[in-house]
Amino acid sequence: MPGPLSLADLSTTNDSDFVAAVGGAYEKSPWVGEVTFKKLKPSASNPIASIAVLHAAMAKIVDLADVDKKLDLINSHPDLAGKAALADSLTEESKEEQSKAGLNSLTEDELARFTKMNDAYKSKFGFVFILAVRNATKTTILKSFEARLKNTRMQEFEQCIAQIHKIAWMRLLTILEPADTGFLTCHVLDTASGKPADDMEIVLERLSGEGQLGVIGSFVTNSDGRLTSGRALTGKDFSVGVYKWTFEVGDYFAKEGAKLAGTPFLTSVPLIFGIDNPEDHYHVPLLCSPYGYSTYRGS
Ligand SMILES: NC(=O)N[C@H]1NC(=O)NC1=O
Repeated sequence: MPGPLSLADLSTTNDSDFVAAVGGAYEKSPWVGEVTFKKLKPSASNPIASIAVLHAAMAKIVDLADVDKKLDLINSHPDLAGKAALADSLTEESKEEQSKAGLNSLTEDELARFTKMNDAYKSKFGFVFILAVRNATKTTILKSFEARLKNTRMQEFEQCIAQIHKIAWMRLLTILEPADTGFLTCHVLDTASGKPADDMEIVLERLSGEGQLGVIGSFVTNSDGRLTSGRALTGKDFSVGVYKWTFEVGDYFAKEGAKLAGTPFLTSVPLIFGIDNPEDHYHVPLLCSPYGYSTYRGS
């Protein structure tokens, strides 16, 4: 399989090569790619700046389409674990997504549940149930089926289009090299003493995604509670996937002379988080005391 295409190369292709490269982001609907090319008019002097820009342009074409066209787009998708999947006639993209969610290895009982759900959904709403399943599991899919069957037709129509945009985003991420703008930073605040946590050890691991798995960096916070290197990951190393920080808070609070139990309550704090947009800045901090902690997605 060829490697990911650069945005620079995509920007200098002609219309048919452009659609061949990225048109599949929207299932069996090359019109989305065709209109996007006409709108963006990419070229060497007018390059597509990021996957996010391309995705937003494609999503806008879909959002502005009329209801029938949107309905066709929804129904262009195969059922999850449906007839096309069983007959092995899925598009490559859909096959990969459905198999990542384990839908290609269902037991007879599980298959019967999926068939029942697909039928119930279609008879209530009159279109295919859509869920971006690349990072889902059988359990989360079935739970989502159950919950969404309670919605109105309008809510489901909108939900399906939203899911289709998510599917397209993840497909574009597998096809294209992201722009070099994303990076990961961290900051540790000691909320017991109201100051940055100086000299705390932190380890970063990649748990899934492209590139080396396991430990990818060890850091020590500076007097501002930040990493001396500033960025923990940047450029190509900052890729889609699941990551884990481990904060050695026990050692830090012991060093600080904090009042600790004989067996300290917090020793290490693991923080597992996902990177969905490798072109963005993810700031993933820790606020901690010897007895509690929290985090948030910053930027
Ligand atoms: N029905 C449905 O949601 N199908 C899709 N979902 C996904 O992630 N890939 C598909 O083909």
